[in-house]
Amino acid sequence: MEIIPVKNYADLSEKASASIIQSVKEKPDLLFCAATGGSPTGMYAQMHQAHAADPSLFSAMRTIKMDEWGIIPSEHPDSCESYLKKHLLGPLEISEDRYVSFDTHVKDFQAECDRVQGYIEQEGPMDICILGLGKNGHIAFNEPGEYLQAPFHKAILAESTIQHDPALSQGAEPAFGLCVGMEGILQAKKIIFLITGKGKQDAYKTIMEKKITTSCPATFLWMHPNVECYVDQEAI
Ligand SMILES: O=C(O)[C@H](O)[C@@H](O)[C@H](O)[C@H](O)COP(=O)(O)O
Repeated sequence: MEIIPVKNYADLSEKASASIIQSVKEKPDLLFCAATGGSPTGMYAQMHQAHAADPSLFSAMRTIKMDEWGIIPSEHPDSCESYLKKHLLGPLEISEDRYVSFDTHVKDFQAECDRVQGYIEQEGPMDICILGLGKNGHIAFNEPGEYLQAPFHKAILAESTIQHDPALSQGAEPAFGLCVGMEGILQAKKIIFLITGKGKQDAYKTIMEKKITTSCPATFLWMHPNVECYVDQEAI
């Protein structure tokens, strides 16, 4: 993993977006796994600007949703689906046939997970995987625990993840999400890992100890040969 210190959020967004644009120029139909949340929003805005200047840039790029909350419907304004429509799919004009989504309001979760895992196995590996850092060290919804899951799976969310968005604390069963597993992440050809936002200092410190542990899933990124880790110096 290459640690790339950047001045602030604007700098992080610009540099990360430049790296993606370079890759999409080399491989226009690349498979892009998209995170949501505060970390990538500025980067997606930069990609939008590049698209405005050259509308052909992302015209073949394929996108897969990285994860989705289980408690709220995908039409909810706080869903990952709504976020991606607003910040990525709409602005970059990613057509439906180039977008892989999934639903968390299904009876058979395993079948939905198997479908997405099957897509990744057939069409993957992902060319670019975008990751943000959870305050507890999670990546996507791969939460700290005794073990991590390899395939696309249903994940029980940690308390700190639920608090990230109060809408999620509603509902009777433990809050869950569906998300790409560690195999999909670690097989990606390039990972853009964004460390920015409040409350990330402790997780960042743990990462920098370079000890690989399931109690901080982000430490597994040390095992990947091509991670660009942009670290906002204002945030840590
Ligand atoms: O939202 C997602 O798609 C990810 O599942 C999640 O892992 C996120 O990247 C981190 O929780 C950081 O969130 P922020 O970027 O909002 O700080």
